[in-house]
Amino acid sequence: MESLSNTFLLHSSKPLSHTSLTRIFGLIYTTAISILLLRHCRTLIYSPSPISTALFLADFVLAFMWLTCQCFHWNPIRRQVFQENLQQVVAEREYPALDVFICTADPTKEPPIGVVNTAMPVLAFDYPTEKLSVYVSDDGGSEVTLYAFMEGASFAKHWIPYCKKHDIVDRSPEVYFGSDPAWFPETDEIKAMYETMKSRVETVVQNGCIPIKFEGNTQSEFRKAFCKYWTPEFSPRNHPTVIQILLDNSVDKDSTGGVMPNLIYLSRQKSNHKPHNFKAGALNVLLRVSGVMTNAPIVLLLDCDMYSNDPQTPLRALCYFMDPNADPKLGFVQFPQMINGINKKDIYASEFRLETQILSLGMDGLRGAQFMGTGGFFRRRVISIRNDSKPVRISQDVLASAYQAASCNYEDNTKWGSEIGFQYGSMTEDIYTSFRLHCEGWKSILCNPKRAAFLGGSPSSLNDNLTQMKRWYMGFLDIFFNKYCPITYGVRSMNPLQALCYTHYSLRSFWSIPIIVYAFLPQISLVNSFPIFQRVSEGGFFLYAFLFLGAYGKDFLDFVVVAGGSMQRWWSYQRMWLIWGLSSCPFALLEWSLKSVGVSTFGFNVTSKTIDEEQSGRYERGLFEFGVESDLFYPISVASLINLLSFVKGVMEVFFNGRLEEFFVQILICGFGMVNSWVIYEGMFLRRDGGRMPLKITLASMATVMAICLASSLFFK
Ligand SMILES: O=c1ccn([C@@H]2O[C@H](COP(=O)(O)OP(=O)(O)O[C@H]3O[C@H](CO)[C@@H](O)[C@H](O)[C@H]3O)[C@@H](O)[C@H]2O)c(=O)[nH]1
Ligand SMILES: [Mn+2]
Repeated sequence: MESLSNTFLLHSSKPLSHTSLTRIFGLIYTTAISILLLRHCRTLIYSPSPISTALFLADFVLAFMWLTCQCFHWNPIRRQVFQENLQQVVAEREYPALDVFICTADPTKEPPIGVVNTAMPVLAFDYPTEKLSVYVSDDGGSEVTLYAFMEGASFAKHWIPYCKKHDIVDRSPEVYFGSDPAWFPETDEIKAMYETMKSRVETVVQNGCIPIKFEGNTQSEFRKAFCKYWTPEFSPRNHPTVIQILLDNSVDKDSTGGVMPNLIYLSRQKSNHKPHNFKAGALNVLLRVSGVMTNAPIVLLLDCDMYSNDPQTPLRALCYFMDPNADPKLGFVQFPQMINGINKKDIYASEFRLETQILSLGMDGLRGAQFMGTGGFFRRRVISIRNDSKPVRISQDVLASAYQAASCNYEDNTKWGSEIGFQYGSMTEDIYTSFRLHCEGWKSILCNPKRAAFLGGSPSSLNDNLTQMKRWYMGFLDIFFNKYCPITYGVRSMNPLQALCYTHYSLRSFWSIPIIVYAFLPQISLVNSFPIFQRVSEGGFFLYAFLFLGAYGKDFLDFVVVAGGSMQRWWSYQRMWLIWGLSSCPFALLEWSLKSVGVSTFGFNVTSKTIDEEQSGRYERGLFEFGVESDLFYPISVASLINLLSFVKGVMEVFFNGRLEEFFVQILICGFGMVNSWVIYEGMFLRRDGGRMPLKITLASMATVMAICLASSLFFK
């Protein structure tokens, strides 16, 4: 075995070439930060004031976040995988079985036909079909989703052999037919089948009622399922478990007589009186149900919008799992979460280029990349307690245990959600779970092939984006303020650098402190003609300039040169960083604190995967989508106005009083704020379309700015 794997390389890895340069820069930058902090301390001792305290606090948080971020840059590695060699090392009949989980939660925000389009390419993976099972978890308890999958199951019988025969790469039918597909004799027929299925599903979605007859009607027990489960008492939050085996590999054959993979619809039991733990809860039910039904040793997790973009992906994962020299501690293989349908400027910084293309490479060089919620292949025994990877066949007995495993009382008095399965207690169950796995000594691998393995959507309105980020930041706080805190427990349990990477993520909402300070303090002082920074001629100015340009410049180089992003997108990303810092971060801190003292409850607000035509037109043109009266817009519009006002005041000070040297830094900061606020001014004053800033928010922000000016004038007197 060993010699075989030496001749046939399955994977390789090498450090990024510029790492030593990064380390040298890190050292210089750290020295500069230390000098700055020392100066701050001196000021605090000799001439303390609320302003110097605020500036110290801001710079301290920035310094802390910067230092923890360096851990990602310590030892980044890039891997390569050679799945073409896999067959030489492992015979196909020895491939492990694979269970795929697809989570959906809301048929209105996550259109069922989209979920079917996520399932199709998975069913059509280049993988032995008799070893493949796909489970669809429907937390929305929607009969429409079940109906869509019944239709999808019949379509798959034609789609799978078609894709495999012609070696199609785009195996999501929507993507395939939406592009300019290669034409084969049966293409038209398959396309017509798809169109028919799609329109039937969409009609059912529109009318909300299931037709009497549908494709695959021969199995009339499917019909019975709707009457049996969806009684008048059935509601998404309170209903019994639904399990439907839509395709069974021991019975179902495709249109050419080949074996079909298993396809199982599952909607776990929900009760008004029981917390269901959102996605983590769904995943744990999936682990148990699949454990009794098929029990594959490898499981793949997907969000309902993350379709497979490459049918060879499971083989790539196997290159790591099946390598005869594989690390026995390897827990999971993560494919980065890649986003499609982003506009040219990526106005909401949805591509997460820094996180997926740089930061995760850094963790990969330590103990392993974090789990990203989707696109992760796990060893079942690492995450679940079933370690006998004995394959199971679907039977009536098995079904009975599956129902039991999906019941909402099953986890009572068990360790599910704490020591077994996906972790409860944080809305970012993905990072939390991988943090705990890394603490236990498991490792992970980032597999980042050139062609994205999976592609999914992201919010395309500002409010959705800010809401999503708020949910993440709150989830991160849950990871930090916990007895398994990354900086105390984590540092002791794993490579300390890796634990500091988790610390960095979990404390990201604290970015709000420096960002709010720098968006308001120099401005308010300037409005009151009060200089707070050093003059240009003093040494402190150069220190500030170096720290600012150094951090921004390094970030720019990372984004554009190392990660290959565009300059425009880097600009959008730094702008969104400021916007998140002013909006999602403080709201997350606030709501998280309220939640901790039991004042408010906050659920998993599922991101909408639909968008109306007008809105999508605006998104394509790169316009910010305000439109709704969201509290999340309020701080950014107040900040943009105060920067404008103080900039005007600063220019007046320079022209009428000649105080350029004193106010230079403050005016520069206001100017920078204004350039970043341009999209907000447009939204408030220049645009007339439906996506402009609601008048109410503009007026309220103006009033707030006036109030701030009045109140501060008392302070500066
Ligand atoms: O109660 C719930 C809530 C959500 N979901 C599913 O979870 C997935 C992710 O939800 P989405 O609304 O798309 O959230 P995002 O913020 O886009 O998701 C990111 O962030 C989540 C953690 O906040 C991770 O779980 C995801 O994998 C990651 O893509 C979707 O398939 C949902 O259907 C459930 O199954 N049950
Ligand atoms: Mn999503």
